[in-house]
Amino acid sequence: MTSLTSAGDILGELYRVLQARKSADPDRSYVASLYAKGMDAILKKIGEEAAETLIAAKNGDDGALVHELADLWFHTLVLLAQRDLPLTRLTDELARRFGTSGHAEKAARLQDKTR
Ligand SMILES: N=c1c2ncn([C@@H]3O[C@H](COP(=O)(O)OP(=O)(O)OP(=O)(O)O)[C@@H](O)[C@H]3O)c2ncn1[C@@H]1O[C@H](COP(=O)(O)O)[C@@H](O)[C@H]1O
Repeated sequence: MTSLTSAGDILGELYRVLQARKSADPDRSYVASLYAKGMDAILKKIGEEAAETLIAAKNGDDGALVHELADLWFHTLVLLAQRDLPLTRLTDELARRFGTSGHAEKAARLQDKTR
């Protein structure tokens, strides 16, 4: 069990490690091996983990669902790091959206399109 207590702590720490793995040996680091294979390999893993998440959810197995979601979040963070997008780009976007209903946001977007 990690000593990191909040969701932000573990995501931030993990992202820091993902960045550091840019200079790691692909034979010793799974993340470095993904970087070496390139973006398509990372996207393939995201697709696989998304499919496995769907299957776990449909099977009603909470443990498997958490496992697959962790794999999915992990590989999306690898993509973010591979593209040199800071984690704050993502958290800032979520913060920007915070408190705005999805219905309200979509209605505003549709209204913009008709102008
Ligand atoms: N959180 C993770 C993490 N989650 C999942 N994985 C790996 O992601 C892969 C998931 O692939 P699959 O589920 O398809 O399992 P698999 O069948 O073994 O994989 P493939 O045969 O498809 O490649 C596995 O190899 C897992 O070990 C992770 N690998 C690393 N991390 C973190 O990243 C850090 C750096 O890792 P390294 O770069 O390997 O040191 C680690 O300290 C961890 O904090």
